[in-house]
Amino acid sequence: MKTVSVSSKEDASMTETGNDDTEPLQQPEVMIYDIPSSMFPSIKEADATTETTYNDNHSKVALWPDIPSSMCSTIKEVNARIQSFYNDDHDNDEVICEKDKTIKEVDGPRQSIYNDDHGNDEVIFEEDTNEDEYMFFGEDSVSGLWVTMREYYCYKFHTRPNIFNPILHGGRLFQQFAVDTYIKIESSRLDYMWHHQNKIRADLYQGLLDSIQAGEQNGDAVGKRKSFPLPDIDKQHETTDDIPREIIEETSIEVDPEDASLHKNLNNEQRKAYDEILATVDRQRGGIFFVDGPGGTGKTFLYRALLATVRGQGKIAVATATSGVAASIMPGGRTAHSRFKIPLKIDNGAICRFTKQSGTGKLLQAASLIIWDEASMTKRQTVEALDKSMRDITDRPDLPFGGKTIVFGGDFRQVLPVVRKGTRAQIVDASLRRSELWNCMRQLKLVRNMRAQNDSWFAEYLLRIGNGTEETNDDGEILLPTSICVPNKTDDNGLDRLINSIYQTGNASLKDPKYIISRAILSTRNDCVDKINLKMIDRFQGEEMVYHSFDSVEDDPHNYYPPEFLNTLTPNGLPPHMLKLKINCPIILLRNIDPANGLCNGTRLVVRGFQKNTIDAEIVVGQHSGMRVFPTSDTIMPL
Ligand SMILES: Nc1ncnc2c1ncn2[C@@H]1O[C@H](COP(=O)(O)OP(=O)(O)OP(=O)(O)O)[C@@H](O)[C@H]1O
Repeated sequence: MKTVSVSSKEDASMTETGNDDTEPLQQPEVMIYDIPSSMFPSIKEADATTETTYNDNHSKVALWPDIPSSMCSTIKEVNARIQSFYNDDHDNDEVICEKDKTIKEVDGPRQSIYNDDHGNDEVIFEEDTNEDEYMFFGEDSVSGLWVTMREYYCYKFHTRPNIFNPILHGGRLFQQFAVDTYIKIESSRLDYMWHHQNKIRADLYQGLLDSIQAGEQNGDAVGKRKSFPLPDIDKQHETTDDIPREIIEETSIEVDPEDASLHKNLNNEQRKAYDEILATVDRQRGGIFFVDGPGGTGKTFLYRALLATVRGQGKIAVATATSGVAASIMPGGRTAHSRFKIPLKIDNGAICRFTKQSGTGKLLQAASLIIWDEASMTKRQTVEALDKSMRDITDRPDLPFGGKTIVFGGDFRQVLPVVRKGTRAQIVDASLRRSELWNCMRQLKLVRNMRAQNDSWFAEYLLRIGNGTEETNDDGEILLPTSICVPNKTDDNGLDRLINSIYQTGNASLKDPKYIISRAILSTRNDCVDKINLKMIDRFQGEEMVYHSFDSVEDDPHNYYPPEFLNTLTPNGLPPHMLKLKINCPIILLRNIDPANGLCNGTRLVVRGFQKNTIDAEIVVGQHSGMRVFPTSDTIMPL
């Protein structure tokens, strides 16, 4: 732990030291030599927003701009705020805050004046300027307020009333940014020391020279020694050594009171499945289920009731789904590939990429219930890989899934696994029904359509199509009744008419996120999706922002793939080259960025604002609904 001392009246460097010169430090504390303010004018009270500037050619005031409280949860307990004051080019300066003053209270624009030759990156910003309006100046600049690299980054970290600072909302990225910044500053400081050895060594004697010049014999005037206890370490954010992050994340999922009462509203089929699964969880002997129900029969409703009950009992329930969209509507839901670390390229005999000792391994060992929705859409090899890995980590090689209770769900009438250029037989062979595990699964059937309860014709029509019993023509096509069609006439307004019938054009409804995400236009081709999106975005009012991609090919010396050509491509999983967005328009995330915080492939959001390289968006679906996040433009797509 560090103690800090001001070693001379003109050199307020912070150094590591013990309680005295010989003993190692016993307990953490900050040591400060209290120098009379006339000698050391920059020692101040924390609440006095520092405006002190020294504008002669030799002096400078080094400020420690305020650290946002999010960086340091205990900053309010720090005792005093101290600024060092130099006549030299040292890069040491510290300010510590007064007790009970949170750093936000010492708010306001910062300025400092330097005439140094640190060799640091120097940035100028003036009082009252917006944080983005800083400029870099050359060394010979005659005017301006100079700050060091460290001060600049401190400025960036600072919270200011009514100014949105995206850095502070970066979650884990913010921590990464802080660490990177620290490394940058430290390397710059070390670089300075490396190149200024002569000067620094001479500075060591500066305090001595001052004392001699002042006619002192024993250096008493330097100051009295005062001790400030360091704040208690806040253990709230520390991970416990033995408990992996995955388990901490799962156990910290809060049960929504609405979900906790869902079990009271289950219909008979759902109730039967619910009771059977819960009985298996309670017995702890394991069981494998497949909840088979056509769309709208309440499979997700059942999972949410199960998850709430099991989590409410203090047990671990892992919720996964094949697609990100399905995962995002279950509390704590993750895609199966991400949660089970399933290899992207999967063959017969593959296993998952987690080990017995890993966080994922420990989570699955501890789980009482595992749910995998849309299992009908995944290749059987992925489920078999999970089975093999579970047998391995639980040391129960003879029991399917290591004797865990695992609930698969899905509807084989909906989308089957994707086999690129596969024949019908290959697709069927890839489905879970062709796995040996299928025979171990207890079938729980749901047939009552809860979504279209008031439209029994549509529910039955869907079922007939899914079961393949609807009448077809010679080409295998079914006839759609005109009542559910929007005719596409040759006058080129077909698309507009479709959009009009799905979305009312009134501005009020387009501003309502619930309205926007409760309806969708589906298309089988990416280029059609882009065309529809462009038309839709035009209908939103307000500020428009266009983000462009930067496309280039590696190893293309003959320029066979010019950027103009690359920009026309609309590959899967990437936004279009020109991404046009407006405030309030819905978007969807294309990658798993931070699944634990609801940012996974398929998360639906609404645009709330624009930054230069990021988008200010609000999650509108699932457990993290209402949270503001800042994805970059290459990770999202208009919805
Ligand atoms: N027991 C119930 N009581 C009231 N509403 C229900 C019940 N079960 C399901 N619902 C409602 O029916 C609708 C469809 O349910 P859900 O999304 O769970 O079906 P699903 O089988 O998962 O559909 P899909 O296969 O299309 O994903 C939802 O709006 C849900 O809230």
